[in-house]
Amino acid sequence: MSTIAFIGGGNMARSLIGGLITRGHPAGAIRVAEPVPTLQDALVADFGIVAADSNLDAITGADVVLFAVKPQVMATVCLELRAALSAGRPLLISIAAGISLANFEQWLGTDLRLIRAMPNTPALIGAGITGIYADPAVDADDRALAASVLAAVGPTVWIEQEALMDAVTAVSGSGPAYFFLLMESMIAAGVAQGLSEPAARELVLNTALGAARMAVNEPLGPAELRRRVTSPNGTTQAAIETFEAGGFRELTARAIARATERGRELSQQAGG
Ligand SMILES: NC(=O)C1=CN([C@@H]2O[C@H](COP(=O)(O)OP(=O)(O)OC[C@H]3O[C@@H](n4cnc5c(N)ncnc54)[C@H](O)[C@@H]3O)[C@@H](O)[C@H]2O)C=CC1
Ligand SMILES: O=C(O)[C@@H]1CCC=N1
Repeated sequence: MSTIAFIGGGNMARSLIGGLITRGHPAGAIRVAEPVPTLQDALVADFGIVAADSNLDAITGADVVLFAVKPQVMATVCLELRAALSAGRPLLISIAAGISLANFEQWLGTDLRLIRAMPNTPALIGAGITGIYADPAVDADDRALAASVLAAVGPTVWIEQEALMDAVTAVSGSGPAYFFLLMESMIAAGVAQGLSEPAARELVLNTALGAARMAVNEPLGPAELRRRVTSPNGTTQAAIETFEAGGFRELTARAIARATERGRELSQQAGG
């Protein structure tokens, strides 16, 4: 079984580690280097994985190095590990938003075994979705290894062009937050109509759950499901017309375009 070294033990690392352990990856073959002692200790206590004393300690002899730090600290982390990574040549997986293969080549040199992946926070409950991109030079064994690590937290989707990883980030990486925002807004609106907060919350959250479960199982797609809820001149039509008149689709497109652009900015600010 591959030894996986996590650089950074924050929210996404915890989600991925939890998924790997649930899938039966041996705890002794997962290491984490996390500078916040409480976070590192909690990962060790919860999953029985191995705490590394430093990033260098974590990667020494590892088969896979998974970068789970913020985009803004990636350059520092890579430069610190450059010599050791070029000696060991482990498979590198980055889940950082925006950070490109060109960024990594600038910090680590060329001829990398590098995969970019974009999971999302539902990974924490095994309900994530991950977009994965591999440079054409990455071989089939490395692709399969990366996909098997990420499949621990949900399905994976291969993306053919690196530039599209920013769109993946904007749609599914950030996407849970958009649905949470809609839930927040609907709960508040229900309360404004006189429902108690607990009642509004229960109604909204279970509606979201039911709608998502129907949508993933419906080959006809969400538009048809929406039509089936919408009785002519009924309540749903009244709400949908209000959403449409307010520019809901255009606003969604603008928000996702802005998130995509932000991914590109992160890459440029990181220096590549
Ligand atoms: N939060 C999300 O929904 C998603 C985040 N991502 C990406 O995952 C990465 C991590 O994000 P989160 O887990 O949300 O952030 P986080 O802040 O929870 O975790 C990052 C961890 O890195 C640690 N760290 C900081 N400097 C370090 C260093 N020099 N060496 C080792 N560890 C260091 C921090 O102490 C922190 O615990 C980011 O690059 C983000 O773009 C990707 C998909 C979804
Ligand atoms: O907001 C962010 O930058 C990260 C990437 C996707 C979700 N969270």
